[in-house]
Amino acid sequence: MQHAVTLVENACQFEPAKAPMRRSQTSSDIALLGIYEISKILTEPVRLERLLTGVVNVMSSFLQMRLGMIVILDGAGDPEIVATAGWAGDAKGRPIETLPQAVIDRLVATATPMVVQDIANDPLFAGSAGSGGRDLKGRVSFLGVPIKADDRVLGTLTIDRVWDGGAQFRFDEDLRFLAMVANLVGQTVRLHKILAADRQRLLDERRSLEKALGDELAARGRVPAPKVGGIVGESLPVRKVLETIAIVARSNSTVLLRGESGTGKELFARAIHDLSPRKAKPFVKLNCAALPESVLESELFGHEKGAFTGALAQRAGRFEMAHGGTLLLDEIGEISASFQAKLLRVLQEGEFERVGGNRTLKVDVRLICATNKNLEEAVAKGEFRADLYYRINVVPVFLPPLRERPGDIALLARSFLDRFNRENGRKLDISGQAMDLLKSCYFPGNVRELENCIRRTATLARGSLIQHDDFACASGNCLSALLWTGHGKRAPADAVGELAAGRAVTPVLARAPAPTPAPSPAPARTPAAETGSAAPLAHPSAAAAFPGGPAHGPHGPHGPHGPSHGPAAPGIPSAGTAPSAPRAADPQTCEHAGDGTCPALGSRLTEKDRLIDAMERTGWVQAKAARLLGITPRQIGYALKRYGVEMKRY
Ligand SMILES: Nc1ncnc2c1ncn2[C@@H]1O[C@H](COP(=O)(O)OP(=O)(O)OP(=O)(O)O)[C@@H](O)[C@H]1O
Repeated sequence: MQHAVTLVENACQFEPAKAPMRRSQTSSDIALLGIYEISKILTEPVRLERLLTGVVNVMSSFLQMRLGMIVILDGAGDPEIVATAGWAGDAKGRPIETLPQAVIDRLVATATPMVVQDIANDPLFAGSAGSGGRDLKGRVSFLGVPIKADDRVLGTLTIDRVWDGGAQFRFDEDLRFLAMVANLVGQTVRLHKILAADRQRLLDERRSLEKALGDELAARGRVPAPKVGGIVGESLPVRKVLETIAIVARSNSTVLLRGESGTGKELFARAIHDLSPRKAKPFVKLNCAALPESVLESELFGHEKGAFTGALAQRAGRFEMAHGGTLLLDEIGEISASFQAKLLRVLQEGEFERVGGNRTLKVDVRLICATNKNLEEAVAKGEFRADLYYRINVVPVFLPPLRERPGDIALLARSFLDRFNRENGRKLDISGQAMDLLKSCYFPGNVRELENCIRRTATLARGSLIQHDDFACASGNCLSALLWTGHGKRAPADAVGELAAGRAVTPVLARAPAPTPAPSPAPARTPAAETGSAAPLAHPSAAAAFPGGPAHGPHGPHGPHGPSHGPAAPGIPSAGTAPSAPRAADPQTCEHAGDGTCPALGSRLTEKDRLIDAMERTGWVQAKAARLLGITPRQIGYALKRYGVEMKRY
């Protein structure tokens, strides 16, 4: 075998620790301490090169060594130096000398430890500067061990040291120590290789799905999007999402549905299931934000009888319930770090145990995850595991906010009114002016807010034709409208005034200020999202559509009253306190006070109003409303009780 020893780009180099551990104290205690320190380093969530550099560096504190090196074989079996300690480096810190190729080859080929007492007299080292090549007083000895996992040699771990000719060195202790370190390193390298291969497979899967989708869309031309029960919308962004889900439904790939609250993520998840070969099997969902971790674990994986207080009987979890079908994990961005690790294991290995159980269960489940969180940002901040992100982000599907497809508002409004009429034996209709008013609305709570608005207005309508002044905004009672005023938005109450004066309503969207520029590179927002062409899998404005996404919508990073708003506890944060929203000190004196754009008007809302508004927008899911307001689910529970707010169920 004749390999060139190449240097891994960015291989780090450390000087040996300044105060090495006293050799005289070498004992099993010290070795154990060294192994403990090294095992701690190896579990850090950083790149392999950094981990291994940390290992060689720590080794120099526990062994009498001058130079250390870890070499890992690449996919073609070529050795790459990934970490060194003590070797002379060039200006960039990369070692300018390396071990002779033959030494590494020998270690790899024999897969057994190697000791050379005096390298100056060893032919393997002949003529090379292979031990660091500097003027040394004394003999240089060399120790090397193979790095193995599953009986395969993955690389080598080598050190050398200067021997001043004194007492005989004890190599056996150090070799044992090196073998233990190599064993730990081997397992880590194996895991990293599996993860890298896994990630590559997922990327390939995604690429081939994107290609299949692109080919199919190109071949189809302008064939109408599939009709999916319950989904209303004919705008281009919705048609594209429908076309996408019809194609991805055929595969088993994990889908990540992304979009603001109320854009229909759950509805589209159901549609993917209904369009898939799994449609006759269960569709099971779980909101990850709604439950504390311990409950989440037993909900998802099930539990055995007696697993915890109250576990009176064995219970199957949602994974088991979804066997053969589809599992939707909503609000996936909210799970804790330890739960991320548990979920990752299931996704990687396809198996799990019930809480309190030791039987390993395997299920056949197609996973769909949903989130309105900016996962990329969460990964960058270390809040969301990168390996889990790659696992769940195989096919990302972006659901556009309603404001980017105002053409769908009328269709949706009619469909919600039809449903209301059917359910209540009514024959209500909606006037043209009332429809114009709806079309001018911003709907920060998206389709859910429109649905609630129609239902509320229809319930209270005085005649059989809903008029524009039947809407809550006409009497200044639309909570959303009041909240928008803190963000330079025009409240629909103004639009009602314009309608009354016989003037055409300018859609609020058209008057909205430009979105805050993206702080980091993000897909450009397509102004004509309804008519433009979108990328096959990604909605062009998707990044901009996320609260907290790289490019924020007009409501700033967290939507109109996202977590960044004002003080969280103990009360309900007041609207209009987002950092991006200018505040007027006094609404009475504010120059905008009369035109509905006064930034301070939002603060007129009472805590109860804000509470109810948040609940309305989030479909009365307490955990979601809590997040919207930036308080804890427990606090929202107290607040609901305190104000005697009756819970609604949708
Ligand atoms: N295109 C649509 N056609 C008909 N109804 C829709 C559409 N999109 C959303 N809806 C309705 O809007 C409401 C909210 O939808 P859904 O719960 O799926 O949103 P979501 O994005 O999952 O919200 P959240 O992130 O808050 O969980 C539901 O009642 C749903 O049926």
